[in-house]
Amino acid sequence: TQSTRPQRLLAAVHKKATRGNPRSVVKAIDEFCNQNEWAMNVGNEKGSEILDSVVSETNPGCVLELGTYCGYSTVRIASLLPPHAQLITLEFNPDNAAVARQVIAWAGVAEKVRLVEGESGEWIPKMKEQFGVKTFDLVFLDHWKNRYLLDTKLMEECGLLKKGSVLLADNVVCPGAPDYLEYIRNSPQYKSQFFKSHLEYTKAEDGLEKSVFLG
Ligand SMILES: Cc1ncnc2c1ncn2[C@@H]1O[C@H](/C=C/CNC(=O)c2cc(-c3ccc(F)cc3)cc(O)c2O)C[C@H]1O
Ligand SMILES: [Mg+2]
Repeated sequence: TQSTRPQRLLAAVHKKATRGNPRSVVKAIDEFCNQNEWAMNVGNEKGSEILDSVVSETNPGCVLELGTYCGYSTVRIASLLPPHAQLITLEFNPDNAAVARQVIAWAGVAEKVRLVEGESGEWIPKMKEQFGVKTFDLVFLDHWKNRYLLDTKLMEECGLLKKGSVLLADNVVCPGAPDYLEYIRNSPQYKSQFFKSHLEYTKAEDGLEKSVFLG
């Protein structure tokens, strides 16, 4: 039977990356996407210039990622976390989750990552009771773009954000998340900053929006 793109991406990781070396996993996926097949990973330009630097400067103890996909940004983030820090990542497509688990394991970051197979709307309200989360220091939004705003409001309602919590949203230009941007840039509860970049593996314009919750 035909393989899927995530399965072919995983095969490239097994073939090209060194087990236990997260940087080599990131490199193998970027090479696969540059040379073989485009895939919707945050990519190396946005990843190294924006995601990695926001993670490093935030030095988060507790991170939430919405939209694991194949685990590319999961591995980037996990490889930068301080010891004992935890990353919870939500993915509702079981085939994506299965690939992501193997990418995360191959990178050797599985002990820092809890991949939850399920829908953000269902699991955000369960974060405290199920995983003992108090608040998130950093949230990386990279799932369906029409869910960014809904899930941000849900995290506010569930008391999962505290003064200083950082929201980092991918693709606010392409494909775009207009309702999210309108809300977050006009809300007195957030201080937002746009980081201009390019759509992964292309020359098209894109960027990330970093928003600090003011409490
Ligand atoms: C609500 C919810 N809960 C849990 N997992 C969820 C979820 N919504 C999506 N997911 C999961 O996240 C992943 C979805 C990510 C959505 N990302 C995208 O649609 C996306 C699309 C593009 C793009 C840009 C230009 C083009 F011409 C074509 C595509 C680029 C990107 O970086 C993207 O993240 C996979 C899905 O199963
Ligand atoms: Mg994205």
